[in-house]
Amino acid sequence: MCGYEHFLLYDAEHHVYDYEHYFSSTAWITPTGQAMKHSDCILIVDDDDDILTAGRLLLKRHFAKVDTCNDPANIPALLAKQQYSAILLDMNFGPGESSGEQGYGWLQKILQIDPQAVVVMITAHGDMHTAVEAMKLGATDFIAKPWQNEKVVATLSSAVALSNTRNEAKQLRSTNKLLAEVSSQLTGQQILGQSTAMQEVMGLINLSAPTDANVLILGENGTGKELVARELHHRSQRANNVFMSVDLGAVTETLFESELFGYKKGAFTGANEDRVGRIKAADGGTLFLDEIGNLPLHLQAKLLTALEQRRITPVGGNQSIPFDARVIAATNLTMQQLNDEQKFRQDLLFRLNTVEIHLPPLRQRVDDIQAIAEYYLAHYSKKYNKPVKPISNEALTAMQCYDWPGNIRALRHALERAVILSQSEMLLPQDFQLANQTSAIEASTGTLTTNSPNTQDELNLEKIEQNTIQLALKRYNFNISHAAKALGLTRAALYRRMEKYGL
Ligand SMILES: Nc1ncnc2c1ncn2[C@@H]1O[C@H](COP(=O)(O)OP(=O)(O)OP(=O)(O)O)[C@@H](O)[C@H]1O
Repeated sequence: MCGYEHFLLYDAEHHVYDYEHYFSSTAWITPTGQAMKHSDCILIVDDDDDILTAGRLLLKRHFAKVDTCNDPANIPALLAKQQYSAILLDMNFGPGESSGEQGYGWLQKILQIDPQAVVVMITAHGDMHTAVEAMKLGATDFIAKPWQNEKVVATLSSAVALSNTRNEAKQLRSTNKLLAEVSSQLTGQQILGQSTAMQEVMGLINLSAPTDANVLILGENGTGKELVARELHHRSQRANNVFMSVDLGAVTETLFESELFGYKKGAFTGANEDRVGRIKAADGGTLFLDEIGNLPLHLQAKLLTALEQRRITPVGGNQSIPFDARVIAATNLTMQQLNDEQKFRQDLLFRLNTVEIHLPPLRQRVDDIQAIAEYYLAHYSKKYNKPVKPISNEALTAMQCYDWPGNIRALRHALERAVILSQSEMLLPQDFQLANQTSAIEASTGTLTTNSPNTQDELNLEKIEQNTIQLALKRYNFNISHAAKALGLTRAALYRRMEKYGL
């Protein structure tokens, strides 16, 4: 017998002695001989004080805190003060009561106050009918009187485990909701543009957002494909769930399956635990498949199977699991390129393009340039704590004449740069460096060779880097993934440099 049990004996008054007969004397001892103690609180509600005393003495050896209550009318006040992992509730209160009605009533009251509460009923021996009724009303389990110690502790341990799981699930749900809120705040960014082309785009967004239809968004880099995808999610019934973006241009072939489908512990070296894939992580929300046009044909087949069956099998697993996500895909390939079956599976295309949204390049919606420029001018002036300077007519004309190969992303960067660098009263063409960019691109397609710099300027390392990036962007028709690959950079690293050079 351990010292703790000695203490219990000294602590016990005559009630306990009585109940040594009532309860079986077997204690709940772990294999090491240590009494197992949970960090959880238990509430016992019974009008028999002897039961309360004995129950408290038994359970406090296993759980961090045990409260007792001999009047169920006090339950609401106790629940307001303390969150209980499990509540042990008698069925009858007061002499002569045996119908169990009071127990049902208090069970319902508890679940009304806390729908997550885990309640274990104390029933009379052999009264299965009452137990079944209580379980129908939401009780988790029951213990028949007279009980055995090990049975009480085992039942309450399971009840506590259930309570912890429910709490974890509740916490995950609220974290998920919070993340969805944060991400929608981040992307609460307005889609600017009143041109006819953008009005058509907004019309399609309005019609398709509330449906669960698959949407394929086409457009050059920087035209706002991701912005539109987030807007579709934000306006859908899935808005409170996750928006899961997968950059298929950045997922290497070897990582494709484990990233998208997840894996089981031991599936490969380094798989130390089960890991959920991005498709399953999008459950309940929206799965945004960015740069879908960059996916090699054989991986397109795997993706198609998953989308058709709405099930995935994690790497190393032998059971498929279902997922429920709305699929939005985006690509900078043209429809003509997508229709080439050597490059893109036509059955995958049909699966993805229930609704197609074509985002026009900025050079085809010159009317939008002023509004977008003014929006980002105000945005960056505020961010960098600078006065909002007017854009000169010359600068506006220069922007409207420029062909913006990097589209709105480039316009946005140009504005940021101009806000930071401008030293005059108003923003002038030179603040945007558009002429330089044009000539640099012209040079890159014509005489420029980075191996043989022939001016002071081209000897500058940063200038060489900028020219090389422009050359790669031009060569790959502003396909960021391909240009990044050719330059030996990640997409993110290329974007950082484009931002740095205002490209
Ligand atoms: N209509 C618009 N109004 C305001 N800002 C926009 C608009 N379209 C795009 N942007 C801004 O331009 C930048 C690029 O947008 P986004 O990432 O959505 O483009 P994308 O087409 O997905 O680019 P990529 O193909 O390179 O991934 C973002 O900063 C976005 O906020």
